[in-house]
Amino acid sequence: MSGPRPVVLSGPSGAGKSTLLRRLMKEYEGVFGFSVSHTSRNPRPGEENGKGLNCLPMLLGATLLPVADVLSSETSKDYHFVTREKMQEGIDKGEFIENAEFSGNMYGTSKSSIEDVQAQNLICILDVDIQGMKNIKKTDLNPIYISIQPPSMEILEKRLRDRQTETEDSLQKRLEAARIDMELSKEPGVFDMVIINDDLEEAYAKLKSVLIEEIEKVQDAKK
Ligand SMILES: Nc1ncnc2c1ncn2[C@@H]1O[C@H](COP(=O)(O)OP(=O)(O)OP(=O)(O)O)[C@@H](O)[C@H]1O
Ligand SMILES: Nc1nc2c(ncn2[C@@H]2O[C@H](COP(=O)(O)O)[C@@H](O)[C@H]2O)c(=O)[nH]1
Repeated sequence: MSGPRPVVLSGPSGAGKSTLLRRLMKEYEGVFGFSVSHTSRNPRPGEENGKGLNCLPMLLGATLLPVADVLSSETSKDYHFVTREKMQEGIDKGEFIENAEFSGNMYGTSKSSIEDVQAQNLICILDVDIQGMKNIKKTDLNPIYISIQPPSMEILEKRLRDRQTETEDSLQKRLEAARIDMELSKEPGVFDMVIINDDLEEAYAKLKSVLIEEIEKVQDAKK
């Protein structure tokens, strides 16, 4: 896999990954490409099935979305929404670089979703849970690993509740996963940077600071 160094953004559900990503992609249009994941979860209102340049042959159709269309609304994200069966079929065929079970649903990153972004010399952004992050470490992708963490469990729960996207069951599963994630993120060397997303402006400034070298490389290459 070639192109600028990808970025893995991980951290508990509700920590603010998508919020920060939206800002980044808006400020640096034409620099980043989002790796559109596959999931078996149901679409939230406003979420549409990913549409793009290439198709993952046996799945529902993939992959790269124009930056402006990605993460366009506050609570919606773009995925390829597939059945568990279709997703398993793709996994069995080796079409995924990583996959995980999270909060009762399957999630995964197809190889083609990354390749599509890299073919355009964009910085490929992957938004994955902690299991995905661990599995990506076993590959040759060589991304920058960033963890977005909430200031506390209490604040995380409030953010997830206020977002109004989860059932009580799903919310509890996400909080359980968050406890594990928050513990692991404290281990030295797991991430290149851990950002506590308390004040959004400060968190965004830190995110930019860790990525600015790669951003400038892409911008220079475009000149
Ligand atoms: N610094 C912040 N201060 C207050 N609220 C925030 C902050 N960052 C994000 N939020 C809010 O918290 C909620 C969760 O954020 P977001 O959806 O970006 O999390 P996420 O990490 O992408 O979650 P998921 O992994 O489930 O997609 C959103 O409603 C968002 O507006
Ligand atoms: N391992 C993977 N995790 C993924 C992928 N795409 C998203 N995610 C993570 O799932 C949770 C929940 O997302 P939501 O959209 O249902 O709120 C979140 O923490 C994401 O980081 C993936 O391809 N692989």
